[in-house]
Amino acid sequence: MSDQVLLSARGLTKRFGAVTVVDDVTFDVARGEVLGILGPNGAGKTTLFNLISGDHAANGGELSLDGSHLQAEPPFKRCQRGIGRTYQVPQPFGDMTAFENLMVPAMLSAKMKEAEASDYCAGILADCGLLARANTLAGGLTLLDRKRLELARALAGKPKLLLLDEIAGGLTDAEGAELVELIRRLRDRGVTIIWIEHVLHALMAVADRVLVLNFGVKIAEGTPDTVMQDPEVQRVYMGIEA
Ligand SMILES: Nc1ncnc2c1ncn2[C@@H]1O[C@H](COP(=O)(O)OP(=O)(O)OP(=O)(O)O)[C@@H](O)[C@H]1O
Repeated sequence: MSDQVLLSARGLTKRFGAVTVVDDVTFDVARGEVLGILGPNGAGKTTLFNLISGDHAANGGELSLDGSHLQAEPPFKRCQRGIGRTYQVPQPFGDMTAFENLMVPAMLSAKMKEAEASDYCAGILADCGLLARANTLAGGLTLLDRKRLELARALAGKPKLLLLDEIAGGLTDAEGAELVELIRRLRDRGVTIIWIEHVLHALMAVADRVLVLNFGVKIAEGTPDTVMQDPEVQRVYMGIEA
């Protein structure tokens, strides 16, 4: 495998009962790349993330990170190997402060000592626009701040591969532009990103490549321009008939 490849997925398959929701999906993610994932509701995008993070076990296929297999690793091991993710519904520890929420992955996943973790987490809170909320209990944050905290928590584990699941929804244009800038900065620092997003203009502003799923099947993969001009993508995702 090329040294350029960070994550490799081969024939990934997930079934729920008789329904195949991720169907023989193969793709690579290069180091330092932002790969966008598009597809209609129910296409299998979040399930694909669950297979990568280990929240769900695959029924078939192979996954490797940095050239070594992931399938047998439980989710916490995958975090320690450098996979961080956000969830569509933010899942903070509600009775801990925003800062404490970050200290957990910084110390447990990224294995930082307390003093280093503390500095690192303060930097992330600043990057994510949450420094003023550092001592607020996560359960008392607004929805927008909970979404920011979800991203900050994923970053606190120092991921080399960051999985972002629809983090731009509900943001104002200015907040969306800030988010795109933050994602660019993360990529410039060497974080590889896979981003599921329905807010197309945000995704297209930063994605190097895009992969499109429909009914669990990969129907297109390529540069944003190429993919958006693909007649099948236009039909499936945008309802445009040729
Ligand atoms: N735990 C589960 N048990 C049974 N079916 C599931 C489970 N999780 C997801 N599904 C089904 O798998 C299909 C794919 O769901 P998934 O959430 O991956 O789609 P998605 O592309 O992320 O959709 P959205 O854009 O709406 O978030 C859907 O039909 C969903 O109902």
